[in-house]
Amino acid sequence: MQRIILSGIKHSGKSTVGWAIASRLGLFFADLDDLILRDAADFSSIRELFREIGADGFQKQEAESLNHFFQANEGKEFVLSLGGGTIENSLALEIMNRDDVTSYYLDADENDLFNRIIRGGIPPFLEGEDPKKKFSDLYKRRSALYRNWAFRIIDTRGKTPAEITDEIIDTVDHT
Ligand SMILES: Nc1ncnc2c1ncn2[C@@H]1O[C@H](COP(=O)(O)OP(=O)(O)OP(=O)(O)O)[C@@H](O)[C@H]1O
Ligand SMILES: O=C(O)C1=C[C@@H](O)[C@@H](O)[C@H](O)C1
Ligand SMILES: [Mg+2]
Repeated sequence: MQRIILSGIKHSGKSTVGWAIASRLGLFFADLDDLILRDAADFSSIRELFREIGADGFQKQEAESLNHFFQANEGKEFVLSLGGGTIENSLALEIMNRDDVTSYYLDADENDLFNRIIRGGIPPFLEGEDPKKKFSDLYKRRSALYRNWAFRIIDTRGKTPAEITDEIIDTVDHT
């Protein structure tokens, strides 16, 4: 059974690559941030929700939405992209601790990620005096956690989303 979970720091390509893998393999694609927004329907964006309910509230909602997703899709195949911060959510990790999923970490370059992120403005989790330093600390902390958690690590440096998609599809067991 194909149940692929893509993880990685913000803007590592989880949604782009996740959607492409799902289309190629004929699986349905879900994005945890979208599932959260669907469950917290009063909010129009993840940024707004995060600002309103804070980091702790967001993690609770994230775990709840992830739990709903697994309950609603029992026995089904899928590609699921996580949020950038899911790796620091112990409740969410507990929910995904099952042997019918294969987790991937999209490992990307720190500067590339920071530049992609700030193109859309400074997100709430980097707000403060020195967003670059904040991101650098977050990158170090989270990349270690992702490396330790994911079943497979995909080095995305210098690769296009199409190349990354091919590489992941090559690792999938087609039996
Ligand atoms: N391998 C890549 N090379 C260059 N640009 C990329 C690559 N992967 C993604 N991008 C670009 O980075 C941006 C973020 O991509 P995407 O939304 O897929 O990332 P994400 O990990 O889902 O982000 P988020 O954590 O915010 O949901 C997009 O503009 C996308 O086109
Ligand atoms: O990196 C983060 O901490 C986050 C990333 C987004 O995907 C959202 O899940 C939320 O804004 C938190
Ligand atoms: Mg995404």
